[in-house]
This record gives sequence, structure tokens and C-alpha cells, in this order.
Amino acid sequence: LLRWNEVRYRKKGLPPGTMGWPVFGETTEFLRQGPNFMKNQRARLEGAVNSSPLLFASLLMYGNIFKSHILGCPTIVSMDPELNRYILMNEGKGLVPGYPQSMLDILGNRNIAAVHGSTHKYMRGALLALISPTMIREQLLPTIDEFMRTHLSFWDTKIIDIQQMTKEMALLSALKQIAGADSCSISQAFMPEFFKLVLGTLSLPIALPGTSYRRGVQARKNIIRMLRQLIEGRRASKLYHQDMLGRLLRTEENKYKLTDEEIIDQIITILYSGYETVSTTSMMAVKYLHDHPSVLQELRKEHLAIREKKRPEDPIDLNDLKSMCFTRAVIFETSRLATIVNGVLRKTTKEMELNRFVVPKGWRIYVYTREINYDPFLYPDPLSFNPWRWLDKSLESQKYLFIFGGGTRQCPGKELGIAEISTFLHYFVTRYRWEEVGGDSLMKFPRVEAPNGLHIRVSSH
Ligand code: HEM
Repeated sequence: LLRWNEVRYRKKGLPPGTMGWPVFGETTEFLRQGPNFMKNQRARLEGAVNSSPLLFASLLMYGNIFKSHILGCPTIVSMDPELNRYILMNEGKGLVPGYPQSMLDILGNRNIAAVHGSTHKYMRGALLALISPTMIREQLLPTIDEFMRTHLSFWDTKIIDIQQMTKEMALLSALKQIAGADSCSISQAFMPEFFKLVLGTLSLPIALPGTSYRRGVQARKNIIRMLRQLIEGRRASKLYHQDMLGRLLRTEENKYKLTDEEIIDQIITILYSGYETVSTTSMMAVKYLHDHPSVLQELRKEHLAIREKKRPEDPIDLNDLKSMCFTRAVIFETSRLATIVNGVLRKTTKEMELNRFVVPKGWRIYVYTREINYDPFLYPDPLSFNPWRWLDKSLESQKYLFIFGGGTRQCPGKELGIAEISTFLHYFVTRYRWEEVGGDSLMKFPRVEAPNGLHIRVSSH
């Protein structure tokens, strides 16, 4: 079977690599070995090149790229920073998002990852209008501030699971930005449905009773029902709402006019894209700060200086946010060292040549960006947690920084996400001290997560 599968995918000019078993491919190895899977494949290729001068020459010239069969699809894995950049910058040449079917089914066909070309441009434009710098300054930041103050109340003298807390925080904060005061009435019913939706997107698309996929599809239906009710209520009441939904519904003041289906998928996009990224970065920042007291001390100094100039009830404003240089550095260093995003998925809409190798139509490309986060030339002593390195602003604009993706799909929520995590850290470090209860394990691949939670004992600062 192994041989048959190799023969089946034998085509002149494909990158080197093995295809594993029919159907399953090398998925088990990929998931079990994680980052080592990529390293092992590369080592195997390097071993093979000794017997093939041609392969040696092509690897030397065309970099780290191999073929495999993972997560149900023939896939090219690219670890080559230059090629990764090229792929991200050239969607128009037939390199479109290649996320799994379960994700597309559950997130909707107007979800940003499901649309290309002019529709993508339109949906992205509509999204950017909601989270522009002006919107952040005038509406989103005040909402985030108000939310964080309350969410972070009464944590002292308690043992909390910071993973659970940051997950709820990311979701409820986004929900409040979307639906304002109405979010309070729906949040309790919304939260469990949303968690089911997320699990469904990460599952195999098997619609049998009891599967995560089926539960995810059902959760999508329930979420659509809740959002439709909200939209109808808003239309009936005619009150002016200053939140994202209010803006989406006021077509007269909006350059981008969306149908109700598009509005719903746009809301699900915002909730889904910012959820795991913001929550996991916040959790890992808490973890790294705990393990590095000198960083925590510097961070706390920055936030206490901001608080000193304010009355307790004064919110964080854009000037405060801009002054949080060290906080921003902590967030970048956390994203880098924890590698919150290992890479992004693309697929080819036609056969093409990449780095002199043939990539057939419909193959996935795993733009694997993890390794670049540990490049000793870009980040000296790459395994140490050193936020100070980001105070040199040129690091944020270097061309191989893929923490927020790149090209036409670069994260539009980057500054919003940073604003949320910074506000969370502000109230967390100025109000509390904490220590880990201990014994919790952390998984780094395929997602960063603490399988049994990350428990900390919190006391007032
Ligand atoms: C620390 C937080 C965040 C990180 C690390 C992050 C990371 C990323 C990455 C790597 C991509 C590229 C995906 C791809 O190329 O396929 C992306 C895209 C995206 N992000 Fe974020 N993100 C963050 C926060 C947010 C937030 C708060 C939002 C909320 C609006 C958001 C909305 C999106 C959207 C809608 C896309 C798709 C853009 C498109 O396809 O045009 N992200 N993000």
C-alpha cells in the first residue's frame, strides 16, 4: 500500500518527500511528532541527497520544501521563508486559502477564508471599516476597557484556570464590541454554542450523530438563530447603536452594504479569528511573565506609571496604548516564542511551478512559518524570552515576520488584538500578583493549549 501510494503520486518535477498510507497519508506522524515531523522530513531529504546529486543541487538552490499527505490531502510543506513570502503575496496567481472543508462548512460560505478575488476584497473592506484606527480609538477601546475592568474583578484569593478565563475573555470582549449592551443578554446562551462551533471546525467532516463536526454544524444553526433575532430586534426598535452590528445595519452611512447572511458570516469571522489567537497569546503571556520576574517587573512599571496619572475610574485611551512600548514587545515576544500560529494553509487553483518544483492543481500548501520564529540570525539566543529585542522597531517590519500572516490576507485584526491583550495585561498586572499552582502541562502542537487548564493562585497586588 505504501508503495502504491508513492506510485500514485509519482509525477515528474514534484518536490521530494513521501506520501505515507492511502487516505491517512502521514497525518498520524504529523500530529504526533509536531514540529519534529518537519525537521525529520528535512533530515531524511538531506540524507537522500547524498545519493542523488540532482536532488542535492535542487535542495541547495530551492530550499526547504517537501511533499506529504496530511489531514486528508496531498500537501506541499514549505519551510522556505522566501517561498512562504511569495505564496502569501501572490494569491492572485492561484494560491488561495486552503482551509479544511469542516471549517468552511461551519464558518459559512461568506466567511473571509471562503471567498477570493473581488468578493474577498469587498468583505475585507467591510471588516476593515469596522476595526479601523478611528473605530479603535473612539468605540472599540472604550468598550474593551469597560469589559476588562469588570471581567478582571474579584479574581483575588482565588485559584483560577487562566486558560478558561482568557478564552471567555476573548469571546465575551468581541461579543461586546459587536452587540454592545445586548451582548449581556445573549452571552450565556451564546458561549457554549460558540465553543462547539470552534471544536467542529477542527474536526473531520463526518456528519454522524455525536461527532464534533455534527455538533459544530448544529451550533452554527443556533448561533445564526440568535444573531437573526438580534438583527430583527434592532430593526424593530430603531434605537441608535454604536457597536459593530449597529454600523453594519446602518446601510446609509456605510460604503459596504452587506446582506443579512453576509453580516452574520462577518460576525462569525470576527469572533472566530480573534478568539483563539487573543486568548492563547494572553494565557502564554501570563505564563512567561510568571517564569520571568524581571520582565514582569518592567511591564508592571510601565502600567503603574500609566495608572499614576489617572483616577481609578479613568479608562485606558489611545495615548496610553501608544505609550505601552514594552507591553507591545511582550506580546510580540510571546507570539514568537510560543508560536501561536504555526503556519497558514493555501491551495492551488491550477498546476504551477514553485521553486522549480511542480505543484499540481488542488494540492494544499502548508506555509509553515514556525521555524523562522527561532532563526538565530533574526533573533539571537532564539529560545530565550527576551521582549527587549522588540524595542528595536525594525524587527516588527522585517520581511520574514509572519506572526500575523502576510500579503493580501495579513491579519486585519492585528492592532485590535494587541489593544485587547494590552488592556488585559494592564488590569491584570496592576491589580494582581499570581503564582502557578503547578503540575499543569502545556502542549505546543498542533495548537498551543494546556490540556487540563493552567491554574494560578491570584492575590491582590
Ligand atoms: C494576537 C492576535 C492575532 C493573531 C496572532 C492573528 C493572526 C492571524 C494570521 C496569521 C492570519 C493570516 C491567516 C491566513 O493567511 O490564512 C490572520 C488573518 C485574519 N485575522 Fe487575525 N490574528 C489575531 C487577532 C485577530 C483579531 C482580534 C481579529 C478580529 C477582527 C482577527 C481577524 C482576522 C481575519 C478576519 C483574518 C483573515 C483575513 C483575510 O483573509 O483577509 N485577527 N490573523
